[in-house]
Amino acid sequence: MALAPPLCHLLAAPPPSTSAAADAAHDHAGALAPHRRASPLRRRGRLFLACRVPAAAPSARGVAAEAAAGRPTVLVTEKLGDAGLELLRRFANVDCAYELTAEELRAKVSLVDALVVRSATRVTREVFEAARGRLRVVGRAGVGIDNVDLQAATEAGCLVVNAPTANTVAAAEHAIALLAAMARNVAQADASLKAGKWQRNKYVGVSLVGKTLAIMGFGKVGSEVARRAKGLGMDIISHDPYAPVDRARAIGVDLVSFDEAISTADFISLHMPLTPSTAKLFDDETFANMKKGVRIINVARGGVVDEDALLRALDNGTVSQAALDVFTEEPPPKDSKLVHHEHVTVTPHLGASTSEAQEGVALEIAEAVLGALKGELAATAVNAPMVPAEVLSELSPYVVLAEKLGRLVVQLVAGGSGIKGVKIGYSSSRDPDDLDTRVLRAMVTKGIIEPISSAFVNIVNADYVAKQRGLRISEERILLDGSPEIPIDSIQVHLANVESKFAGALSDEGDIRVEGEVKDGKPHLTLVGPFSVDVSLEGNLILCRQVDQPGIIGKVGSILGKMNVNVNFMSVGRTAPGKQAIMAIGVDEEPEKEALKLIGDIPSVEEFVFIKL
Ligand SMILES: NC(=O)C1=CN([C@@H]2O[C@H](COP(=O)(O)OP(=O)(O)OC[C@H]3O[C@@H](n4cnc5c(N)ncnc54)[C@H](O)[C@@H]3O)[C@@H](O)[C@H]2O)C=CC1
Ligand SMILES: O=C(O)C(=O)COP(=O)(O)O
Repeated sequence: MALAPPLCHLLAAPPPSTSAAADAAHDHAGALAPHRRASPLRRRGRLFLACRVPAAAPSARGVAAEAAAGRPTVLVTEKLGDAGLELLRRFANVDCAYELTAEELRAKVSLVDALVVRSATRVTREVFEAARGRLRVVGRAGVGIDNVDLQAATEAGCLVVNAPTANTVAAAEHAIALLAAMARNVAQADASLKAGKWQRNKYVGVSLVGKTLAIMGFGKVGSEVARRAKGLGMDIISHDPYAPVDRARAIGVDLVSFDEAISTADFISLHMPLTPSTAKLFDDETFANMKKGVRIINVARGGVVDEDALLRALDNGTVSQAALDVFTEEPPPKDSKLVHHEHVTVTPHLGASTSEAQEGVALEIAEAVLGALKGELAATAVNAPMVPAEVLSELSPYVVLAEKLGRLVVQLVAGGSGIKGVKIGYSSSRDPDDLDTRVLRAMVTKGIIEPISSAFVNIVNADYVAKQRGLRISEERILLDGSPEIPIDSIQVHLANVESKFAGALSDEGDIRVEGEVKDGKPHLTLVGPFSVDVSLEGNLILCRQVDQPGIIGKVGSILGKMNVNVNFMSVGRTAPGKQAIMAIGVDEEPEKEALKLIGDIPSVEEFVFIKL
């Protein structure tokens, strides 16, 4: 899927790390690619979020073009299916470095554009800091992203994508395998027989048919477990505060309260994510409220269970058996009492480990990472809005306009007057519900912040960076009577309560105000303060306010001509003949100071400003 050219402007990557330390480290990087100061993907300042990539080949086509000139580098820190690795290798330099220490990971991460992990790699704030702005994407080849510091990723403007669907069935099948193995003591009986014993009476199990299974977390895995357990003749209830009742009912599952689920179930299977609100959700109090002799399966995350409390519940008989695939600390300590408990069946986080799931997950993440590096929106983005491809493609010229208006308006602010409130207006004939402006808001933010700071802004971190800088950004829709086919007629950007270095840009309310439109696919400036103009927003711009009279255009034009500055566009807007007028002049080159001074010296010119777009 080739990226529409204007979208290349959407989400600029930060400037490449060119520090001597980074270069030196790179020289010693072994498997890593020879250092390029900026891979083409980064040099062009591409956006890195786009839509779902439908298939491997299309997703990578655009990357292929990039690859001809230079390739991004991807670090893979855990075993990934071959198909995914092959796909990555077609378009990127791939460094597979498993079992890195935290220190080794920090050392490598500043040398790569993307990082692919599974559940064992802890992608902490320190990792993002060590990346020094180069890392653009973290791909989690699986579902749970509790090992990635999402807040730190967002602050760093680093996209996090996961592969949320390809291992669902594997995890559900593993939960069923553990359920049945636990109920029939398969693991214990196997170990006993291999130790030379024949203990038929000791390993009498319990039947599943007719028993109540409570599924805690009715998401992708939980619902697949429910389907399978129904086939085993179990009665299924589920607790999930966010699951749609209809979806549960459709497969014959009742959604019940937490207390009802834990107090009535014979078996409890955990399928919720580890979040601050689910951490140690299963503690002493929860176990005390369970039906005596309950059996528990955990294929979700060890951290949702207070493992000491579980041990106590096993010892006092509240919980008669547990089957655990996941642990708070992985691997668990060798002398873990839980792991060695005779009523506990354990596996080393194997839920997603089938060859089918691993191939699927690897392909899913390789496509998402390559697509993101190439500048597409990721349908599986975890820390960024998901904007469908068709919406993005339609909005792409407005994306450029939004950033240019941001860049323009901030350069009209007088030095020293802090910007606080930004109002963005969208004039459109479209129903506001059919107009997704998140990308445009991010681009106005980028345009305003980047020229005045060292921050780089993209769709991942725009709202965060704005908030950090105390910038209040509000949006307003102006509904027009027109054809909804054109998404936006014009975009206005207002800065309130600031002084302007160009008084002509002040609206009647005293705000700095600019407005632009897309014409023939190109961004145009159409309003400055109260003055209508029409100048293409490309290259550089000179805004000049003067008393409307003949000859000024010629004078300014000849000064620029003498200084070899090519004028690509010129437009004059005035309030009334003979009154104030604004001249907007698009210039290819930045005029020398002398030329600007000569323009300022023209007697009827009252003020002027030079703007880099
Ligand atoms: N052991 C393994 O190898 C694997 C583990 N997993 C883990 O399984 C879990 C579920 O994965 P998916 O089903 O794909 O995720 P999902 O996002 O589709 O489902 C999670 C469900 O949990 C629900 N939930 C959130 N908070 C809850 C709470 N306090 N109480 C009850 N429900 C709550 C959500 O509403 C959602 O429906 C995750 O923790 C994931 O990391 C997934 C795949 C493999
Ligand atoms: O996808 C998940 O959430 C898993 O827990 C699977 O983890 P893994 O990729 O096997 O380390």
